Amino acid sequence: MAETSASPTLLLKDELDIVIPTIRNLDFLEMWRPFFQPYHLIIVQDGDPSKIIKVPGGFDYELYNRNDITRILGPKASCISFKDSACRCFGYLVSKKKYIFTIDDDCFVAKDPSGKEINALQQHIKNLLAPSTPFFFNTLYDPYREGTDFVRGYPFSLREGVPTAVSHGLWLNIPDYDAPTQLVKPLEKNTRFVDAVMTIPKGTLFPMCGMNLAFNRELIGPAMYFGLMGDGQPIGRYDDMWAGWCTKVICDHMGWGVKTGLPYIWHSKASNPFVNLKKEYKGIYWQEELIPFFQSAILPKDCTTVQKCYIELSKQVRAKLGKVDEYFIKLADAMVTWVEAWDELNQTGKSSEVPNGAAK
Ligand SMILES: O=c1ccn([C@@H]2O[C@H](COP(=O)(O)OP(=O)(O)O[C@H]3O[C@@H](CO)[C@H](O)[C@H]3O)[C@@H](O)[C@H]2O)c(=O)[nH]1
Ligand SMILES: [Mn+2]
Repeated sequence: MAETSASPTLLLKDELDIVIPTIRNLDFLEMWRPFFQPYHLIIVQDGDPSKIIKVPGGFDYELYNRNDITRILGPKASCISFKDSACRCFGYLVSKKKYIFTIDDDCFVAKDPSGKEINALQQHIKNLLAPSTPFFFNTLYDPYREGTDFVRGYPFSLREGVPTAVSHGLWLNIPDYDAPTQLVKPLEKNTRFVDAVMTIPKGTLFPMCGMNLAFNRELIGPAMYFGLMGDGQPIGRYDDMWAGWCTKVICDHMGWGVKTGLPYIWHSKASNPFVNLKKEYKGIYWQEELIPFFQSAILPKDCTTVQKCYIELSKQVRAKLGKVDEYFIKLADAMVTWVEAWDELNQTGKSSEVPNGAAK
């Protein structure tokens, strides 16, 4: 794909929000300042709403705490997790932009093998602006990157590609391992930089991590619900996984692409594996039933919008996963509440965005 005269990043300066969930602090922004400062930030403050989170000067932002979430959503706030990074999806709800990039507050600027700092946001933008190839795998990976192309035998009828809905980035240093793996390999670090972006083939699920993720909000936003986790819930650290499985099934149905690979960020803090085990353990055996459910999920032809797909999926969750645990009945209801909240905030054009400060 030919580079435009203006850098892709500047092309999306007013079309992309950066969503950050935090229960700690935002000091990490200093390192990202050269790349993030031109963009609007949506900070979702988790935990105690009376705690003051300091936003480094010079950033254009809006900040929402639990009181804001309750004020804006009323009873629908029940679908937004508390005391879990899943709260970040509130930022997707209130954004008015076409694209979202979400990043954790313990993720820093990584360096490529040449020692050059990686502008992760720019790479996500390139990924989202270039088509995807879910229907036929290109063995030289992303055919739209400079210096590569489709290989011999690749059908010309498929070379236009399809719109890209999701760009899933990776992590150097602390990999996003589950608790058991973290426990048996406490010192393992990811030092492998793989210079590749690839489309995840249609019909294939993947473990979507929310710490370095971008997506086209206008395409897949209504399905990017980070499921009910944290306080009062029997499970944690499956919020992003849930969103990844739902969005991949819907992207496959709608004919959109999901990419994974570049960009890398430097993940600095390993969360406590024992705490993580308590959060994850039910998910570790439940997912042996969840994956076959998503692999066999079929969306009817009359599901022509993401909202319709998502509601249909919630009905199938209730019917088929409600038997696994009653939690999935609650989750199916929360999925419906999420779509209702999405449509309420995004059809009336109600803007809750205020420059540089707390929400209205
Ligand atoms: O109760 C909480 C806990 C954390 N946060 C914020 O969420 C992100 C991620 O937190 P953390 O880095 O501690 O957790 P990790 O295990 O490294 O995160 C990975 O697991 C996923 C959780 O499902 C997450 O998406 C992955 O990155 C930070 O910004 C915390 O400040 C929170 O808001 N509330
Ligand atoms: Mn982390």
